[in-house]
Amino acid sequence: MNDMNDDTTARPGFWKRLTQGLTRTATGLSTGITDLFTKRKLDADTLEDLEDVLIRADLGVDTAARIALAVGKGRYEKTIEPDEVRALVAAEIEAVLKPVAMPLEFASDTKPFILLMVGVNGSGKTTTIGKLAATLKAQGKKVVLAAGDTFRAAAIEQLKVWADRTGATVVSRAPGADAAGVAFDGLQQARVEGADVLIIDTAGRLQNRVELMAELEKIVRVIKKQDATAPHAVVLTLDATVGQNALQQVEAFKRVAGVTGLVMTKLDGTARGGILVALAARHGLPIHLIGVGEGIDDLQPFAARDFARAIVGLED
Ligand SMILES: Nc1nc2c(ncn2[C@@H]2O[C@H](COP(=O)(O)OP(=O)(O)OP(=O)(O)O)[C@@H](O)[C@H]2O)c(=O)[nH]1
Repeated sequence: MNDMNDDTTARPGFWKRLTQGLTRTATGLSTGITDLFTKRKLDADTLEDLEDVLIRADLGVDTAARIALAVGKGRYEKTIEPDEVRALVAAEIEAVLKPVAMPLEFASDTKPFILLMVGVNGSGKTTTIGKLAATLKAQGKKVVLAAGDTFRAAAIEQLKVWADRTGATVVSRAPGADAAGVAFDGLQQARVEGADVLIIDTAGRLQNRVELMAELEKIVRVIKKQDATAPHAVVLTLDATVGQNALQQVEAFKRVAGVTGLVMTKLDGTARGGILVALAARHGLPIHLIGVGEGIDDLQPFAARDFARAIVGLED
């Protein structure tokens, strides 16, 4: 098995990118905790306020309540340092995230390993494909990219750029062509080349949900006809700035494409990065990577403890 634990996890670069990216969420949580617990006793009111601070960061009502309860346990009527609260909150968040922090694994005995990439336009699908292709290439793997977002010429072009950069083969048809046909071509090409991994890009037009979902279903159907075990992974990219809407996107894509894991991008663009915690608590789907900035190096492997500490403004 190969995974995505490449050297982007090398500290301190990794930690710096993570904390910088999460600044907006961390500031909200950290300041909120400081304001609440500086020279104040812990009681029902402070805990309720803590719950509100967590909800404002989008951790979700249930998780917020559970964390507040854990912080309060055995500490009523005592003064407690803000840093201690931060550590307690981080530990609770880590416990939620730990089971879902999983690198994307490409089983080497499955050849080609077929990865279907889904997600709405602009959510970071292409960036994720580029990152995965580059990482696989660095591991000496042969990769084929199928330009299944046939709706936009720019998407096909973007994929070609990534193919050039990473030495992957790209399979495409003219804009407007049948996406399932491109997926089929991609699989044929991957077989001819003896490629290790086939990554299929797909369209993400939520404006036309019915059509989009039908297109995804068709891709899955066509691929399955060729390889009953495929797709071997279905990764959904989510833009963190859409907030609670991310939860609905997961529902929709899970139903149609059988999502097996998530990538959450643009955590740097929101003060509500707790949405990732809410998502983990609700769906329990593996989270493979997170995006904390514009650059390809800002798309990082997801590490539960690091995220949990960074999001409340704690040090490494
Ligand atoms: N700030 C920030 N920008 C990001 C992040 N991830 C991706 N982006 C940017 O978001 C935009 C969309 O990313 P793409 O990878 O092109 O997304 P896509 O889902 O393929 O989008 P379409 O090509 O429009 O379908 C690009 O400008 C990326 O640079 C992130 O974590 N933070």
